[in-house]
Amino acid sequence: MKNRRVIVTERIAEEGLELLRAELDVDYRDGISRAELLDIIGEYDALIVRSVTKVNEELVSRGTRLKMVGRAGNGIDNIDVDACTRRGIIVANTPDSNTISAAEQTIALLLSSVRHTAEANAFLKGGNWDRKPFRGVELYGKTVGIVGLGRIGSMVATRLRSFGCRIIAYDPYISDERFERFGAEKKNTLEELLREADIITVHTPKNEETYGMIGERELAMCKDGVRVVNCARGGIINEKALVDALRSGKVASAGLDVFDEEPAYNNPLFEFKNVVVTPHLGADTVEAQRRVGVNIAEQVIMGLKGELVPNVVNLPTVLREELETLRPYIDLARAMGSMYYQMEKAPVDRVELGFSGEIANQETGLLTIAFLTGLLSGVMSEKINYVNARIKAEERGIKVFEKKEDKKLKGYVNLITARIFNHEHNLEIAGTLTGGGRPYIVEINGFDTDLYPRGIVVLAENDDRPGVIGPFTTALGEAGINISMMRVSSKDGVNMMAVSVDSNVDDATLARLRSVSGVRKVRVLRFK
Ligand SMILES: NC(=O)C1=CN([C@@H]2O[C@H](COP(=O)(O)OP(=O)(O)OC[C@H]3O[C@@H](n4cnc5c(N)ncnc54)[C@H](O)[C@@H]3O)[C@@H](O)[C@H]2O)C=CC1
Ligand SMILES: O=C(O)C(=O)COP(=O)(O)O
Repeated sequence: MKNRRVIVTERIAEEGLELLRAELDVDYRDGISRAELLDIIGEYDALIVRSVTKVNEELVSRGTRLKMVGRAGNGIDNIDVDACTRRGIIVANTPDSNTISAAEQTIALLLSSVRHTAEANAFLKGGNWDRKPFRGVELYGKTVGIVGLGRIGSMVATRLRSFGCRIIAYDPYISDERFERFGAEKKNTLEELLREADIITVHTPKNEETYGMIGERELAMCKDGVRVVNCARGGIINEKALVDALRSGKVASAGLDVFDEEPAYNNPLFEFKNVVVTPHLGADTVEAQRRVGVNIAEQVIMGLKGELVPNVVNLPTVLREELETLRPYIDLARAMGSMYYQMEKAPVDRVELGFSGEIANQETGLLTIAFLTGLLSGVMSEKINYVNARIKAEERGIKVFEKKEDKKLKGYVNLITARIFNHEHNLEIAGTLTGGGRPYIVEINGFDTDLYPRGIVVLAENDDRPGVIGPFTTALGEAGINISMMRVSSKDGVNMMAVSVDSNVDDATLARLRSVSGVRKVRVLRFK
C-alpha cells in the first residue's frame, strides 16, 4: 500500500509512526499550518490528528481522496463527523487507550489544587519558606460528585473510593447497574449532585448538551467552598461563571487541564492562586501515547485495506470479538443486498430485514449497513461504503426496518430475510450460514434454493415440464461455460434454476438461454 498516503498533523508516538511507515507513505507534519494543510489535504488517503487540528467541512471538502480520519485519542469534538460520514470517510478514535492517564491526571489536579502543591512548589523554589499560606484539606470523607460516569468518570470513582471519599454521580444515559458497579450513589438530577458535593469533577463529552452545563446558576447551587476539576473539555464548566465564583469564594479551588479556547494564553483563570492548570496533558503519558499511536496506526492501516475497523465512530460500535463472529454474516448480508438491482430495474421504497436464530443476539445494525452497501454499490456513481450507506439510502428515500427474533425460523439455526419493496412488487430473499461459516441464499421469492453467492450465477425461471432444463444446460455447454453447481426448485408450476458457472455469460449466450422453449426469465448475477 505504499501508494497510499497518510498525513499526521500532530505529535504521535514513534511506535505508531513506525507501523504506519511499514505499510504506507507517511507525511509526518506535526504543527503544520492550517493554510498549508488546506492546500495539500487533497493528496492524502488518510489523516491522523489529535485534539488540535479542526477537521471541519472546509478541510474535509478539500480532502477529495480521504478515506479515513484517525483521531489519536478519545474526544472527537474537533471533528465534524457528519461531514465525514456524508462523504463515506471513516472516522476512528482510540477511546480506551488514554483513559487511565486522563483519570490519573484528574486525581493529580484534584490533589494538587486542594493541597496547594503547585503554588507551594513555585514559592519554595523562589527562595521562600513558609507553611501558613498552604494549609489544605483532605479528600478523606468528602463527597465527590462525578458528572458523566463513562470510561474516565468510572476510573476516577474507583480511585477516589480508595481515598475514603463518598462518590455520587449524575449520568442520565447509563444503567443503575453501572452506578452500583463503581460504588457511586446515583443522583437523578444534576442539581441534586451539585447541592451535595464537596468536590465536583466533570467527565462528559463536549457537545451541545454539556457545553456550559455548569454555569452561574449551577455554581450558585453548590456548597460554599466547593472544589471543581475539569479534565474533560473546556467550557463544560462555564469559564466566566467559574472566574466569578472563584472571586466570590464560592469555589475554593479548581484543577483544570482543558480550556474553552486552546492553546490558552492569558486566560483569566490563570490569575487565581487556588487554580492549578495544565496545558491539556491528560493523555500525555509515555504509556498512553504509545497505546494511542499504535492503536490509531493499526486502525488506519486496516481502514485503507478495506477491512472493518474496530473503533469507527460513524458506525455502530462492535467489539473486536463480535466483529469476528459477524464477519461471515456481513459478507452474506452484502451479497443479499447486491442481488436486488441485478434482478429488478425498479427503484426501492422500503427494505425490511429480519434476523432470526443465533444472529438475533448480535449487533445486527452492521448487517443492515452491509446489506445497504451491497444494494447501492452497483448503482451509484458515488463511493458507497459502510460509513455512508445508511445516509445514502435515506437520501434515496429508502425506508429501512429491522426485526429480530431469537427463535429459529424455518428450521435454520440462523436466518437473514430481506423483503425489498418497489411500487409494483417485492423481492424476498433469505440467506443463512452453514456450520462451517459458508453463506447460502436459501430462498428467492418463495423458491427454495441453495445458491452460493460467489462468482457468477445464472438464475432462470422456466415452465415446470420435461424438455426445458436439458436444452438450457446444453446451451451453456456449447458456449464453453462450465457448470459448477446447480439447483432446481419448483413452485406453482414454475421452476427456478440457480446455476453457478465458472466463466462469464456473454450477451449472445444470454440471448440463446432466453430463447430456449419454456424459459421465462434469465438473469446473470455477479457476486464479489
Ligand atoms: N484531558 C484530556 O487529555 C482527555 C480528555 N478526555 C475527555 O474526557 C471526557 C470523558 O471521556 P470518556 O470517559 O472516555 O467518555 P465516555 O463516553 O466513556 O463517558 C462519557 C459519559 O458522559 C455521560 N454523559 C453524556 N452526556 C451527559 C450529560 N448531559 N450529563 C451527564 N452525563 C452525560 C455519558 O453517558 C457517558 O457515560 C471527554 O470529554 C473526553 O474528550 C479524554 C481523554 C483525555
Ligand atoms: O483524547 C482526548 O480526548 C484528549 O483530550 C487528549 O487530547 P490530545 O490527543 O492529547 O490532544
